[in-house]
Amino acid sequence: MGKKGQLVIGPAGSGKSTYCETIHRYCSEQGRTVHVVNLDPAAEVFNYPVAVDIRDLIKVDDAMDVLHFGPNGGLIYCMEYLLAHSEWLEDAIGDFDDDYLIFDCPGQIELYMHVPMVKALMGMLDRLGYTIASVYVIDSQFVSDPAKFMSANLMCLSAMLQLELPHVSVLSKVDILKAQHGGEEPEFLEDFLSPDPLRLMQKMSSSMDSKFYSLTDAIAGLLDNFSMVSFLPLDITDQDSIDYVLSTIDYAIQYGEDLELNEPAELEDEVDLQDALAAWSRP
Ligand SMILES: Nc1nc2c(ncn2[C@@H]2O[C@H](COP(=O)(O)OP(=O)(O)OP(=O)(O)O)[C@@H](O)[C@H]2O)c(=O)[nH]1
Ligand SMILES: [Mg+2]
Repeated sequence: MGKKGQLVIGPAGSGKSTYCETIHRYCSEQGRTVHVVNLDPAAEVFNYPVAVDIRDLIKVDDAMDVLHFGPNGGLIYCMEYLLAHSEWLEDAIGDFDDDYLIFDCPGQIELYMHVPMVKALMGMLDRLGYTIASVYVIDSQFVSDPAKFMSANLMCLSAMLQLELPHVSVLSKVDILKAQHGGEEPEFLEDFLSPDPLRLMQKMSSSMDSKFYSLTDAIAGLLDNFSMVSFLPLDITDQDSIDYVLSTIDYAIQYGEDLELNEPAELEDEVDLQDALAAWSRP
């Protein structure tokens, strides 16, 4: 079936580790084996069994105490160190019989936007035969505000272009959003799942300074022209929601093609998105 994986990225506190825990638990319940790899050298608490832990190689405290880095510099140093000792990671992940790995990453988004380490690590996994999807987790609290949502889109797009992996964006904490709206998914959420940036612009126009409006309008036009970003909502209390997110990612990396898994419904946009990204990344 081949080696597969998910690289779980996104801003600090967006729900990456909770996502890994949720997918691990869901897969266990289905009798399916996945292994979670912790790539956060500053992580302290885990609610999933950690199969491989970067902290066995290096901890952020080591870099801070010994080399006097601050927390962010320490993190970058740890990732560089991991890359320089990639044979450690290769050995650590080499023992699994079932090769579906989920990489829980740190929340410093510069790691996926302009610092090349994570991309280089993905290159190493590619050479080992892994097909990896990037899963960009973003807090659904962002979606109540079109301006914040637009900026989240740009962060997401930047990570997509930098990593050049099959990509799925997940809106996390939808259970909280529902609790805030009487137990139902709020209607406005629909506007953000397959966003029409130009329509969102209309919503923003009344509240926005005219100076920034034209810039944001131009960005909305860009996002609209390329239809690059769409989001999957994740309610971790809802099995169907977890299943939909997982099967979409499985489809993106062709996991289970030998098992004849069904194409998830409404996946056309994601497939187009992969084609568009592949076309863009060709020299
Ligand atoms: N109710 C609810 N809480 C969530 C969900 N996802 C994350 N949280 C909470 O949000 C906080 C941050 O979640 P984490 O999973 O640690 O976020 P993270 O992205 O791994 O954070 P960093 O690794 O520090 O960047 C925790 O208190 C979680 O319990 C969710 O889907 N539902
Ligand atoms: Mg985390």
